[in-house]
Amino acid sequence: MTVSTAAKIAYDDVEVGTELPAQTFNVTRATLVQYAGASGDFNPIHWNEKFAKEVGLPDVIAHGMFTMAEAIRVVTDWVGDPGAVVEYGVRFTKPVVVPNDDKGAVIEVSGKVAAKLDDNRVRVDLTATSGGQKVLGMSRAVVQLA
Ligand SMILES: CC(=O)OP(=O)(O)O
Repeated sequence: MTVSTAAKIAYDDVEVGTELPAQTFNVTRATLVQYAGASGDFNPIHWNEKFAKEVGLPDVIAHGMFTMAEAIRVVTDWVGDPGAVVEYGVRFTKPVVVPNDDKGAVIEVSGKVAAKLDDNRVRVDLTATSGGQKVLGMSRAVVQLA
């Protein structure tokens, strides 16, 4: 299901290879505590440094679902329609390590149109990196355009 409202990007104005405006966002430890409360995912790898290190992680890591949700904003901001994403899948390739400072983890997200589909839809492939590592792989969304 999609709840499409007001896409500002027209299918006819987009080509395979069209690049979306890239975005950078920060994830802090405070954000992770808020996300844990909202989602109910209280896995201590997301907020307890000692626990995270005991299970072999370099430090506290961001919730995968949160990273995924933040990354897709590159698409919805581009289209101008929060309901434009019809399908979305990712592979979690590396953890997003969140240091205990004001900046937290910095995640850079870019995207480009990879295919034009039927019904004014396109496939967008996304790349998300943090600390020089690709954190989301195979990240692709089917997007409804005007
Ligand atoms: C990969 C994944 O779903 O991670 P999380 O449960 O932390 O959101």
